[in-house]
Amino acid sequence: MNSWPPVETTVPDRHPDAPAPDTELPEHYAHCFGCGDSVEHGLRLRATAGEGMTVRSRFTVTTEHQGAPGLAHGGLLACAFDEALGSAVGHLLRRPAVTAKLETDFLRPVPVGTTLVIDAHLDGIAGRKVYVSAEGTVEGTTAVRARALFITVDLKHFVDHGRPEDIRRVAENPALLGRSIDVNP
Ligand SMILES: CCCCCCCCCCCC(=O)SCCNC(=O)CCNC(=O)[C@H](O)C(C)(C)COP(=O)(O)OP(=O)(O)OC[C@H]1O[C@@H](n2cnc3c(N)ncnc32)[C@H](O)[C@@H]1OP(=O)(O)O
Repeated sequence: MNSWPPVETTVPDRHPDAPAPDTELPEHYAHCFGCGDSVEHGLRLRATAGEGMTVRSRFTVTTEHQGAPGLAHGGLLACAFDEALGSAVGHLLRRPAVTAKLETDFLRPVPVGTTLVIDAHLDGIAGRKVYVSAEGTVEGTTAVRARALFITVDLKHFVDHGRPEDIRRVAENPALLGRSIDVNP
């Protein structure tokens, strides 16, 4: 396995306004496929802030998430990790960031009806680059591991690239965003 993080990094402190350990974290956007309650067959990840630079997420696999009969689709598992890793970056650093690279190792199948517990850890930062990794267990057995590079961005990134009607809807109803993030931390 290649060394991780792949470049020299520093380990940041938790943002002073990061949620305290054991705090249940709100959905970050009502229409997010990973965590939003408004998405009927979304993943509906639930997350809790952990100690240090960690966040624990839980994803319960339903019949809508199948790839093979009775088993979670690998792409949706990767999506769950994207969300869980992004939640760690967003809540612990309180800065907007997007996924630039995500790699997943699928070690065991994840059956419908089980809950994948995803423990994400912020490993280090180098400039705008944020390196995070996570392990997912089902009933105590490791099923999936993932590593990702997130890049911090200005809020302008979302305004410039998002569909205007969706941006407008959020501007009219900020409650669609679960929790604000610092624009100039
Ligand atoms: C409370 C709230 C909770 C919030 C909770 C939120 C949870 C959200 C979870 C879901 C998150 C998502 O899915 S986000 C959606 C999926 N991702 C995206 O749409 C991103 C699409 N890509 C882009 O927009 C762009 O490529 C960027 C922003 C990532 C980078 O573009 P840029 O800003 O021009 O920066 P750029 O110079 O290219 O890259 C910066 C540095 O990163 C490196 N870099 C960039 N991409 C890569 C890469 N794939 N692999 C290696 N390295 C890379 C570059 O070499 C450079 O290194 P150096 O020269 O500095 O050394």
